Amino acid sequence: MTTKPITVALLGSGVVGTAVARELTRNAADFEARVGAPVQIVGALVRDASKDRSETGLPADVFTTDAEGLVERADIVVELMGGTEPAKSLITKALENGASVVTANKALLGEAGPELYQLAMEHGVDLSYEAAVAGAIPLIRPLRESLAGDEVTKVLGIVNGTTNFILDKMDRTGANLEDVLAEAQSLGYAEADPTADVEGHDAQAKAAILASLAFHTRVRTSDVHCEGIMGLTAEDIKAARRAGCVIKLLAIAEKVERDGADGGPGVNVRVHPVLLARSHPLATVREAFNAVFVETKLAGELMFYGRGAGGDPTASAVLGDIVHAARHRVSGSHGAGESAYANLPILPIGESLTRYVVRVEVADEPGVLGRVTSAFGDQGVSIESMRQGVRRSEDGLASLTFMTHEAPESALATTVDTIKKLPDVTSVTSVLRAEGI
Ligand SMILES: NC(=O)C1=CN([C@@H]2O[C@H](COP(=O)(O)OP(=O)(O)OC[C@H]3O[C@@H](n4cnc5c(N)ncnc54)[C@H](O)[C@@H]3O)[C@@H](O)[C@H]2O)C=CC1
Ligand SMILES: N[C@@H](CC=O)C(=O)O
Ligand code: NA
Repeated sequence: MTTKPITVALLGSGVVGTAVARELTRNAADFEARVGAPVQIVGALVRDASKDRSETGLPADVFTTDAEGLVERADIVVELMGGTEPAKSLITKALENGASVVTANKALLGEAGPELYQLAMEHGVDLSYEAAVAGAIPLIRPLRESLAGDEVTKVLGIVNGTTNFILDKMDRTGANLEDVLAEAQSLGYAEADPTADVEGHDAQAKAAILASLAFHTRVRTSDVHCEGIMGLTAEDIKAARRAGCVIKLLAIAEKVERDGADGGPGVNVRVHPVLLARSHPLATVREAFNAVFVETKLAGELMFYGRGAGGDPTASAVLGDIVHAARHRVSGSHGAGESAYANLPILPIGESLTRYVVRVEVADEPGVLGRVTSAFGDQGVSIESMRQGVRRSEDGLASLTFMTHEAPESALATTVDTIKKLPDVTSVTSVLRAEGI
C-alpha cells in the first residue's frame, strides 16, 4: 500500500527556494523515509513561469504564477518570497485552509507574527520559522521548546550575516562599506533590498522574534530600538582596531528588574553597533556567520553559532521545518503554539544602561578637558577612563576618548548634545556602546 504524499507548495524560487526545491527533489527517498510518506512539491510560485529553472530539479509544469490556487492545494505552504504582502495574505489563507506553514520571513513575523501565531493555534496547524532568525542555526526551536521550562534573562548576538560580513571585511582589509556590500549581495546573504541589512531593520525584526519567544511577550519590530551600520566610518573601524577592539552589530534583548512604583520586570530590546574587545567571543565571529548568547536562570549561558545567511544554510532550517510539519501531518498532530502570557512592558530605550566610548575633537586649549568632563558629570554619567591623542600641528586639534561606566541612554544623549555646543569642541566624532572591554 502506498502512503498518501504530503503535498508542498513553494512560494518563491529565489536563493533559498531554489536550494529547498533542489534538496527535496534530489533526496526524495530520504525525506520519505524520515517523514513516513512522500513529500511532494505540487507547485512553485514564480513571477515568470517560462524561465529556465532546471537547477531546482522540478519539472517545468510545476511552476505557476497562480498564488491563490496553489495555496489551496497543499498540506504545507512554504513561504520564501519575502516582504509583507502578498506573503501575509497567502499565509493567512493557507492557515485558514488548515495547511501548515513554514516561512523564513522575519520582516513579516516581526510585524504580524502575533496574529499569525494565533491563527495557526486556532486552526490547529504548525507555523514554523527556524530560518527566520540566524539562518541555519537551531535557535527558534531551542527557545520555543528546549528552554520552555527555564527562564530566559538575556539574548545577545550577531543575527545579521550581511553586516557582519561587511564589518569583518572592513576590519581586515580597510575596504569601504559599499564595495563589501556588493560582495555580500553576490553571495546571496543580503535581503532583496539591502538597506534592510545595513540600516539594521533585518536584525531589528529578528530581535523582536527572539524577544517574543524568550520573554513570552508580544514584541514587534516597532518596539525595538534600531541603529544600523551606515553611520560607521572607516575611521571608526580603524580607531577600534587601534584600541584592540572590533565593532559588531548586535541584537540585545534583556529582562530588566525595575525598582520603583509598579516594580516588576520589563523588556529592553535594541539593535546597534557595539565596540567589543578582540578577546570577546563575539569578536571572533567572521564573515556571514552569526552567534547568539542566551542566558537563562537554570541553564546559565548558552552559545549558538553557525551560518546565518546564504541559500544552502537557510534551506537546512527550512527543510527541518518541512520535515517537522510533515511528520505532524502524518501523525495527525501539531506542535505547541507561541505563548505571550507574561505580557511584560517594553521599556523605552532611554532607560537602557550601557557603557559608552565617546570620541571628541577639541581645540587643545587650557580648560577644555574640564568643560567636557563637567558635561558628563552634570548628567550623572561617570567616566571610567580618558585618553588624549597627540595635538595635531597643522590645526591645533586633539582628540579625547572617554570610556564611561554604565549610564542610561537618555543621560548620555543629553551629555553628547551639551558637548557638541561647547566652544572649544569641533565635533563629537563617534559615540559607541561598549561590551566586555
Ligand atoms: N538569503 C538568505 O540568506 C536568507 C533569506 N531569508 C529569508 O528568506 C526569504 C527568501 O529570501 P531569498 O531567497 O534570499 O530571496 P530572493 O529574492 O532570492 O527570492 C525571493 C523570490 O520570490 C519571488 N517573489 C517575490 N514576490 C513574488 C510574488 N508576488 N510572486 C511570485 N514570486 C515572487 C522573487 O521573484 C524571488 O525569486 C526572505 O523572506 C528572506 O528574508 C532568511 C534567512 C536567510
Ligand atoms: N540578509 C540576512 C539573511 C538572513 O537572515 C542576513 O544578512 O543575515
Ligand atoms: Na535559525
